[in-house]
Amino acid sequence: MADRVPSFSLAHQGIDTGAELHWNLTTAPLIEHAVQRGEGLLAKDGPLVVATGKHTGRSANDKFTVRDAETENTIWWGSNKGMTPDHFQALKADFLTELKTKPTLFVQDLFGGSQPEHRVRVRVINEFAWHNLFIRTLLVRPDEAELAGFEPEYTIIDLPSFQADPERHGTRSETVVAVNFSEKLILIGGTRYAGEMKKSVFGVLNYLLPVKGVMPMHCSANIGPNGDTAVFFGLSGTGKTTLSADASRTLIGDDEHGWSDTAVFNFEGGCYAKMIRLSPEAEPEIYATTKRFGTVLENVVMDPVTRELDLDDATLAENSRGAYPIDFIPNASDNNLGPVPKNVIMLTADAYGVLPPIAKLTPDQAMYHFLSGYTAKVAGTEIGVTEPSATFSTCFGAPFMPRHPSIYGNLLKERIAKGGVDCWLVNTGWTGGKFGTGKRMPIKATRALLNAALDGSLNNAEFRTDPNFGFKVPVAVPGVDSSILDPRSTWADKDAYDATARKLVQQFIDNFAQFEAHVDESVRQSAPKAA
Ligand SMILES: Nc1ncnc2c1ncn2[C@@H]1O[C@H](COP(=O)(O)OP(=O)(O)O)[C@@H](O)[C@H]1O
Ligand SMILES: C=C(OP(=O)(O)O)C(=O)O
Ligand SMILES: [Mn+2]
Repeated sequence: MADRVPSFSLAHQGIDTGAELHWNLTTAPLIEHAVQRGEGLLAKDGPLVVATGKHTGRSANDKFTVRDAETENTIWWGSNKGMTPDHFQALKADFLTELKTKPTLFVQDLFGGSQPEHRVRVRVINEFAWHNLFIRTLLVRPDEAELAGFEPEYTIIDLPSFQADPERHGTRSETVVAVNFSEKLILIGGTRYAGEMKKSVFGVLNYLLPVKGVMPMHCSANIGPNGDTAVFFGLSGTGKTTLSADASRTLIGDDEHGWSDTAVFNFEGGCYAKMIRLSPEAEPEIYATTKRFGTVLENVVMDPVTRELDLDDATLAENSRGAYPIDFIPNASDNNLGPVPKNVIMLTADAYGVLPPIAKLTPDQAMYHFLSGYTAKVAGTEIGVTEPSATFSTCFGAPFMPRHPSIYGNLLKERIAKGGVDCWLVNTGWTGGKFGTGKRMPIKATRALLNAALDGSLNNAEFRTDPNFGFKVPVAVPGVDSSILDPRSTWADKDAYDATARKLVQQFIDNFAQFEAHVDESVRQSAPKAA
């Protein structure tokens, strides 16, 4: 029998179902189930291709945390939405009723966190085989001995066919991600976007680890040839996954890490890369994963006859994704960790085209930008939309950060203060104008600038001070066209640049008002000032 059934059953957890249970299946049998059940199709070179329908990204506005004695004073209700215990109990009852009606369920016992002293045991119960494969791929897989005695701490029940009822469950729509820290139970319904599961586990670690002196981070991480670790913070689409996969550096992970007193370690065992317009030249390591059995491709368009992929086709989603185990990247770390960082990079995709492609930050400026968590993307994909919209998501991950931003911010501050950490802001967004007139920063240029920062050579460059943001910007970098280093010079219309910069500066200032009381004067002084 392919199942690996732990001694701690669902009945132990008070979960009663007549469903046929598939326990801890490995990749191949899960793919067989997914295909037999009509959940997806195999692509020409082996990946499983699935579509999620309406939800092709996270439903951040449908995420709730149960507000009770455990969470009242530990969760920051400024950005986390509360759910009453009564609404959660109604939701849970309805989830358990629905579980009873399912003929088949897939269960995985996994770790959130690669390091034994800082991990959480998670049981995930899925309606879909492909979701079970996804979460097995993304989290850390226990070995046989760990599995036999596995007792879950947190449980996720993921029922995409469940439809929440705003009246009965206090939700906003039929979609719900409800986190109960007292019961250690997470209920996900009304969405098939797989990323909800892994980001829910991230939220749990972000709740648990600060108390243990570990800084949890929404970042990618890799290690250079001299053993120098770099972490890359950034909101979705800013380049964490893309830029951390680099032939010259060892990959620790692409999305979620912890910074302890001694190391940076991955929370996950897999990666989740954007597939849209993936270029084999610019992203060869990630591209290669689209040719392998074991990769799950979400909302990637495929010819039903030839089973050829079309990575350029955004018909199903702009946010098409590929999930693969981390060892599909050739130069991935085999122990999931590295030394404490030498460099901290903050990525932003500035669709206003105002920020320079790279800037050196002082520790105070780093704190300012970490709490701000800025990126600006284009509003949508509709024809005629040319105006970018600014997003400020604190700690570069507000939807996943249960506690007050100052908790994470102070952990960063302490770590940077220990010395030896260089901080950089990198704009992977627009150059030569804002979205509509300019173009996206070439990946090659970003990589060249990053390499100069990470190998230390950029520290010796000549710098100017940005008149709006006050940070230091290199004037010339070997191998990079100097004209892109000064964003204003790339705009045909300098007045338009100045006006756009003024607008952005004001947005930073308005957003930071909420943090002023929580930071030192020196951090407040790091705010941008319109030139
Ligand atoms: N200069 C650049 N740096 C990084 N990514 C870029 C750049 N230009 C375009 N891109 C594209 O932007 C997207 C970045 O997404 P990804 O790396 O998945 O971000 P994240 O992991 O932070 O969500 C990819 O589709 C990548 O091809
Ligand atoms: C998976 C996600 O993360 P990212 O886009 O940061 O890679 C997500 O936000 O759903
Ligand atoms: Mn990513």
